[in-house]
Amino acid sequence: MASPILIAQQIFSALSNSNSNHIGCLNATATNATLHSAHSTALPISATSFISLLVSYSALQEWLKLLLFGGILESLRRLGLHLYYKIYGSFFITARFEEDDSSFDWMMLWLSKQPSWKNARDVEISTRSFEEDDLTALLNRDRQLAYLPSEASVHHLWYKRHWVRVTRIIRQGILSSNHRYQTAQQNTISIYTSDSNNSWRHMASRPKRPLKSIVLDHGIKDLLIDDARDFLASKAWYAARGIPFRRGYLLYGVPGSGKTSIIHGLAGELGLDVYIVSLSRSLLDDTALNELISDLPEAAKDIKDEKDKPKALSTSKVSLSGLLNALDGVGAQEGRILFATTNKYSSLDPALCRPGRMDIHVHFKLASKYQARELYRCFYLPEEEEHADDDESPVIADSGYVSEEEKVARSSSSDEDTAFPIKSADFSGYSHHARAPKLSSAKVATLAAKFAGAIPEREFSMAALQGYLMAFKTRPYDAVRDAPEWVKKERAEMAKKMELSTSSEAVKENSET
Ligand SMILES: Nc1ncnc2c1ncn2[C@@H]1O[C@H](COP(=O)(O)OP(=O)(O)OP(=O)(O)O)[C@@H](O)[C@H]1O
Repeated sequence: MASPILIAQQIFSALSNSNSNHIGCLNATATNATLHSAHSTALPISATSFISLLVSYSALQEWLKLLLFGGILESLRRLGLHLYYKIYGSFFITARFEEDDSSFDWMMLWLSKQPSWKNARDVEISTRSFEEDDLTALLNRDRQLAYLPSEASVHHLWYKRHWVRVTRIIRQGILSSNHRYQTAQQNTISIYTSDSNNSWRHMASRPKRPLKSIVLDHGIKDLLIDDARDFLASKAWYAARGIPFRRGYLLYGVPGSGKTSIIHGLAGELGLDVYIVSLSRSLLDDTALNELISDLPEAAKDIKDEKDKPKALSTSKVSLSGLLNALDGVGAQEGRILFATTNKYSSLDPALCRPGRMDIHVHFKLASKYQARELYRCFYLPEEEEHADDDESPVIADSGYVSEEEKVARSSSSDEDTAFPIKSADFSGYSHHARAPKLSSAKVATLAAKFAGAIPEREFSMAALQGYLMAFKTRPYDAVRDAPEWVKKERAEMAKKMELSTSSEAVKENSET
């Protein structure tokens, strides 16, 4: 039987024959004798003959044997490893503790208390005792040094006749991902909600909303931001006077007027996170609410936004006293900013709204003309004003942007039936920015004033105005031109809705009597 080495020899000799043939050719000019001898001894071997050698029956057999032999060796190696880990696993237990979990602190505490640990040669010294009465120890000045496993090294110790092997690993990529995380954090706010187990869960990270994109009546934004800033900087002031370090804001008013938006805007501006509790959640009761509130992260670092809808109290299991207790009871957190939002201010219990619980009440109304004007400016003001072309672009009948609604409407309705004018030109393939006319800020201001002129005072919500302008993302002129028509249509729809609701109420009353 030919061994694998033999096969190698065959191949090698075939290769060397081929080489000598090649060399013979190159040396042809040297001597005829050499040339002759090269021709007579070397077998002319081409790539085809080399391949046929490889696949020749006997060679193929040898290849198969080689494969089989290699396969058996690899299987034995894997089996050996598998057995090793199985035996190892039956003698040892491996437990991993992640640094951001509290079990890591418990483990550190336990390790720091092991007598054998003090003999270790490579340890990290810490003044952190990982104990709950950390603060008491600090105040009593009897803190002891803790000896902790140093990073990236292996430690062994005996515990109750058990051998313990401790490895502290910094996972590759954690540092860089930490860095990336921090950079991302600068531009986003984290939003947490309470889950079905009544603990906080990270729901989303949202880009910070610029405060200038939220248009409120004069002074409201400044009042909120100044007050919140002042509060966060006044911890010592509160402590000196024994006043609980908490601040509550009650935002009330019509839906779609910017209550939620301003909370997110403020969180971004102040670099705080948002924690949302919905009181209408069926699993939420007084105890759970209390736990959630006291589980909020450290004071003055985070914002706690309880998007509290007191109107939902009647259906939720949270009682008024439970809510009051969570807000300012013994377990209530210090250093928090609380925002409560509601659409029904009048139905709130006065106890909930009193200063100390809700310190500042802000009424969010339907859009004023001023708000309509500013919203229009937000939509169309050039991002980089310095690049804006002062010569206004020619008025174009259609910017080319076709919204989804428009596409649907285009296929199903005539122009008169639709809320927004539909143009037939096909502008597909153009980006919105490319199609938007570049307007100077002066031009935008003029158009904004015209737009505000067409919008009646305190009749539509800001959300409704935003919805209207969204359909004209790149058509500022059309937005102004069609605004009166839109107002008429909206009024007609509102009247229809009112009629429907009054007639259904009448039917209800009749059936009751
Ligand atoms: N004052 C405003 N300035 C800019 N945009 C606004 C304003 N008010 C509402 N919007 C827009 O309308 C939408 C809804 O707003 P938001 O959720 O803040 O309203 P809300 O008052 O919290 O409503 P609800 O009471 O129904 O929760 C958002 O997309 C937001 O951008």
